[in-house]
Amino acid sequence: MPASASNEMPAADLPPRTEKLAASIRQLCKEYRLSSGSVVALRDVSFDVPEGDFVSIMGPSGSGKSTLLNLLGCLDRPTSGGYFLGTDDVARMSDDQLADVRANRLGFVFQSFNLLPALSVLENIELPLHYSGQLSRTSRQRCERLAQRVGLGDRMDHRPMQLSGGQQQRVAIARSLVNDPRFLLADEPTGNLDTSTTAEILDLLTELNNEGRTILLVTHEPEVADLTRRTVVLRDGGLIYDGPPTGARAALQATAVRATASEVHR
Ligand SMILES: Nc1ncnc2c1ncn2[C@@H]1O[C@H](COP(=O)(O)OP(=O)(O)OP(=O)(O)O)[C@@H](O)[C@H]1O
Repeated sequence: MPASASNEMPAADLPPRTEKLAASIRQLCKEYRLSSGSVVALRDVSFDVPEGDFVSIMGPSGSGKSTLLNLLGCLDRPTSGGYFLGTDDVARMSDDQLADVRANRLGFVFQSFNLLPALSVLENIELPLHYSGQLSRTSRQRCERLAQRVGLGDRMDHRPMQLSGGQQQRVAIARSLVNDPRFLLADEPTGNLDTSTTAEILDLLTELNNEGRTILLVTHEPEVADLTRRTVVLRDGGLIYDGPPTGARAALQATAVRATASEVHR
């Protein structure tokens, strides 16, 4: 989308609150326009993420979780509504400003790790710095410390193929920290891992959260959500629950019952 498109955005209804928020999402809507019609993927979603929060996003397939994460990660623009990172109105930023936000203020962790197979652990961690032309002896030392931080100090020369899934995800987490972002976005970070490796990765994310980083992750697994501080549940693009993870189960069950009932009536 051209940078000028952001100027056509309807203004958000409310200014951000003055308390320290990592992010504030206000009446966010996303509509995908297709030649055959349009799909409303998010409708009027609003919630705040205080600095240091650890939020899980849940909901059935197609409920809008990836769409929301893409918007929060500045990978896409909302159709309407507001998204503030701190007090900055992201929805009104130019494409260059968004790229800067993605590179320096946000960290991304993906289900499929997204490592380059030909590069070593250390080179994978350094990759964002390589792209932004910031490689230096100091940055290499920082990346070595990050490899050690995620328990891979003795594997820095290994290729991803030589690592377990959990170790690959550790590399990806180290890479996400390379510019020291305060806000991490994770899309099903344990979706490809077994139970014990899932626990290790969640321990690592919890440590990062305890250091003060804000974390927002998408998950289908209630056991993963239980380790976060708060769960947001989406259904049909709308927010239907925002509260402790334990309460999210009832909201999800109601969603499942509703889906089953609509199957029966079909
Ligand atoms: N690029 C797109 N173009 C058109 N429709 C889209 C696009 N991306 C997503 N959608 C639609 O938007 C809705 C929400 O999709 P989204 O991928 O955000 O859901 P989700 O909750 O992440 O699903 P899942 O758990 O299966 O990954 C769905 O109806 C989907 O088909």
